Amino acid sequence: MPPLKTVQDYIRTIVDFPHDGILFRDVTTLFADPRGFRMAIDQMLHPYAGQPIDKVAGLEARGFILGGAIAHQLSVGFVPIRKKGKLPGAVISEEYQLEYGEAVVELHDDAIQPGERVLLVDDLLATGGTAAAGIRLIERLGGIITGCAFVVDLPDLGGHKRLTDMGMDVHTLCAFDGL
Ligand SMILES: O=P(O)(O)OC[C@H]1O[C@H](OP(=O)(O)OP(=O)(O)O)[C@H](O)[C@@H]1O
Ligand SMILES: Nc1ncnc2[nH]cnc12
Repeated sequence: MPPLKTVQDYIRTIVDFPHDGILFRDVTTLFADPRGFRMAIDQMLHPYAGQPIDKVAGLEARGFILGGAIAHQLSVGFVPIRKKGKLPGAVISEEYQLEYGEAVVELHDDAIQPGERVLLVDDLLATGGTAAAGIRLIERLGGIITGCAFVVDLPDLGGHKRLTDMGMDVHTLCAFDGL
């Protein structure tokens, strides 16, 4: 019998996307496989079993796919953290650094009530800039972050340490060396 596949085995690597020298860790192949997708959702939830969570917040774009499934599993609501200009209602905004320049993420200003316990979800943790901006948004609304859950960790880019140093409980399912 072939050995059981791990979450990492379902992730495809695309060389030189979107720039030369980048090994793009493509989770669409994980999402497309029923066993892989369920394994990822179950493993992301495992550390939080029995912990009270009021809402799941997902980071655009692949955090919506994971976060929606996780919120459904927990029977709680889902709130999207989106790139600037995409949310229709009143928003709060946070800037973060990209490789070149800056970007902005936004959250509806009534998406989280003070004291709500929030699980932050995304597909991949690299520098941690996107997640840190998401954390600031949630905390500005008075949300309490129970944890930050990702499928992929790129530890060489420093995001895991950055979020841990902010006092976050960080869980990732697999790690790849390099950029
Ligand atoms: O830890 P960081 O260095 O902030 O990088 C991680 C972020 O980068 C990717 O999204 P991307 O910004 O490519 O946007 P997309 O999901 O809209 O394609 C990934 O899905 C994370 O959201
Ligand atoms: N290597 C990588 N693969 C996929 N998404 C990323 N976001 C930042 N670095 C990435």
